[in-house]
Amino acid sequence: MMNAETMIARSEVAATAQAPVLLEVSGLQARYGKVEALHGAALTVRAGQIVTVIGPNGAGKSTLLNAIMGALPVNAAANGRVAWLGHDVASLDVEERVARGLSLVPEKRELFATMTVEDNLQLGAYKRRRNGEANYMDQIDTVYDLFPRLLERRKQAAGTLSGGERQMLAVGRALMAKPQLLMLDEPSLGLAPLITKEILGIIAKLRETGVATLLVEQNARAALQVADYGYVLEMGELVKEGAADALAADPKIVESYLGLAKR
Ligand SMILES: Nc1ncnc2c1ncn2[C@@H]1O[C@H](COP(=O)(O)OP(=O)(O)OP(=O)(O)O)[C@@H](O)[C@H]1O
Repeated sequence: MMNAETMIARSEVAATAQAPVLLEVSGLQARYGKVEALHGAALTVRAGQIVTVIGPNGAGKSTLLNAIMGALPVNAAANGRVAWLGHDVASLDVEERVARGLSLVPEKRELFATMTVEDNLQLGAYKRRRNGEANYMDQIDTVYDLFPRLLERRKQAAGTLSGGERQMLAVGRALMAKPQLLMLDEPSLGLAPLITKEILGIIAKLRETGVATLLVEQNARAALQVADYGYVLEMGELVKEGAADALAADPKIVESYLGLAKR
């Protein structure tokens, strides 16, 4: 029987299924020399959703995020399309996509180790500052509310943070650009299960503030727990999609991705 909490969660999913489309990707292809890393990937993220892409090592998950962000060229000749808020953004570079509301936290967190937490956060707002936005630091209170640990450590050098704190800082820095869609590449990588849970819990909180997330994860169990909708990527192809709770109950997904030790 459904309890009240489940019913609320389900009705929220139903509501987000009607929400406006933020990102629509279709026909994406990417290759590295002879390796075809993506063939024809297609996915949709709606406002207020957490969408996850799960899949094994080398499936093409990072490639997918990099292609969406503009760090890899999209093969337009093969009908590859990345539409953001209804507009094709294939001709825009990474910075222009950031300015339009897309933000990526790459797998390698790429912080400035000798700079303080706060200076790293400020760098996340660099583009807004350069564009002359007077209130370019307006997200810092939101970041500190979401990650009180970063507030406590704001004068500490980023290189001295723990792994979990570094991931928090990487996410916080991306939020300084005020994205509408946050893309996260393996936020659980190298982190203890409890810290992973904490970080994914914060992503769920972020949804309440209206920021959507596209979450790439090998930790399928944790990802499907927090997501509304999911896709399974295998060998460069999206082979399955569905509501996250339906995927988590799918025997094939359970066998391939959820069957063994709880992570
Ligand atoms: N710069 C590169 N040069 C050559 N091949 C690459 C490059 N980057 C990725 N690949 C190959 O493309 C395929 C997809 O890689 P990708 O990193 O996107 O997978 P992934 O699903 O993110 O894997 P992981 O979970 O291990 O990070 C792999 O076979 C990988 O070896």
